[in-house]
Amino acid sequence: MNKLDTIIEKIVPADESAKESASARVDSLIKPIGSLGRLEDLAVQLAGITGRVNNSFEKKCTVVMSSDNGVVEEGVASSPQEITAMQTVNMLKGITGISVLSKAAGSDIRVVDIGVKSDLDYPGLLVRKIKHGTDNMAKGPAMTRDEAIASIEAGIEIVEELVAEGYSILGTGEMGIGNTSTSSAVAMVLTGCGEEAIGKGAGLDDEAYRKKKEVISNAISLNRPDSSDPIDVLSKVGGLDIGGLTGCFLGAAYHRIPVFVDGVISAVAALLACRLNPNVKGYILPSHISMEPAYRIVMEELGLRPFLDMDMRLGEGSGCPMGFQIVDMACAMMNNMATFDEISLSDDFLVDIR
Ligand SMILES: O=C(O)c1ccc[n+]([C@@H]2O[C@H](COP(=O)([O-])O)[C@@H](O)[C@H]2O)c1
Ligand SMILES: Cc1cc2nc[nH]c2cc1C
Repeated sequence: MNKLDTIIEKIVPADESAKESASARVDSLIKPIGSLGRLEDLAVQLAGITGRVNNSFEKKCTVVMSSDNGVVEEGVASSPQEITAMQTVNMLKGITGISVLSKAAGSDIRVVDIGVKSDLDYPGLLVRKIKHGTDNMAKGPAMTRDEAIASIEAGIEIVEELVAEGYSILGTGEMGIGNTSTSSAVAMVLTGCGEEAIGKGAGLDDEAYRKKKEVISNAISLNRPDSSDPIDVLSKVGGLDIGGLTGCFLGAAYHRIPVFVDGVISAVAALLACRLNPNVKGYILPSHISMEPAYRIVMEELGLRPFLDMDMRLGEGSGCPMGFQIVDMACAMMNNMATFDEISLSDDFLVDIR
């Protein structure tokens, strides 16, 4: 059995008994029942993930998967392809959106070249290149099945390394000009939705937007991905970044650590991981709403409601540091609030206020 199948087979569901104990503790804290809203649900979910009622996540990291997409030849993206390589290096220089937001939140990033077209070498860059960008899905499959599996396994291995370094919560980000086209294509095949999933990505004029829809629909017709086989879908109309992030979701679930979705690309990867093993779902946390239309479709399919509505559509993992801070709040509630039993009030008074 290959590494991927072994990991997929070993992912267990979140721990229901830890969730029940956490729920009982949340209800025993000095506050009206339910009054901390989704922070309460989050604390319960975290307990299900780790198997412990009380949690704290000291070392936090967003994994950024960078890769190029052959389909940009068709004019589906407004930015030049070279931006992928440029931003990959800029992330390590600490000057991009994800770099500064991570620093502000006290979290780290790992930047992975999983398939940038040019060869990059920069201190801190993790080079796990499967190939120099995917092939153009408008002309044939984006990659082979073996390459798709290798990209997922690379993501799993990155998570293994981060867990060994002591990271206990992860975020998922990416950089790849053209990856809203691949993400929309994968979302359309997996959910059965139509061109309403396709948006303007980083920005397109109306004519280019019309062309983008045509290119994506034609790529699906040409490659005929099998919607019941997530790896077939990834290999035919996906990207190496999406594959790497799928591996991050699988790896996090396998190691029983929480993992945040950022925007549309990581949401699609989360859906692929859940299709490979539905137990992954319990380990996934949403961060913010992406403005890209496929995002809503995929998150509805996953049954996930984002915490934040910030009109963001940068990608890079930029929602994850914000999500980490919400997790810190949920842990503070669970670990530091007093319970009704710990304070000295008469039972009659408790009945009145609860
Ligand atoms: O995260 C999102 O939902 C998101 C939405 C639109 C664009 N992006 C980012 O923009 C790039 C893809 O846009 P495009 O138009 O080149 O397909 C890629 O580098 C993503 O990180 C990201
Ligand atoms: C500058 C720039 C930064 C990005 N970060 C993620 N996608 C991006 C696309 C562009 C164009």
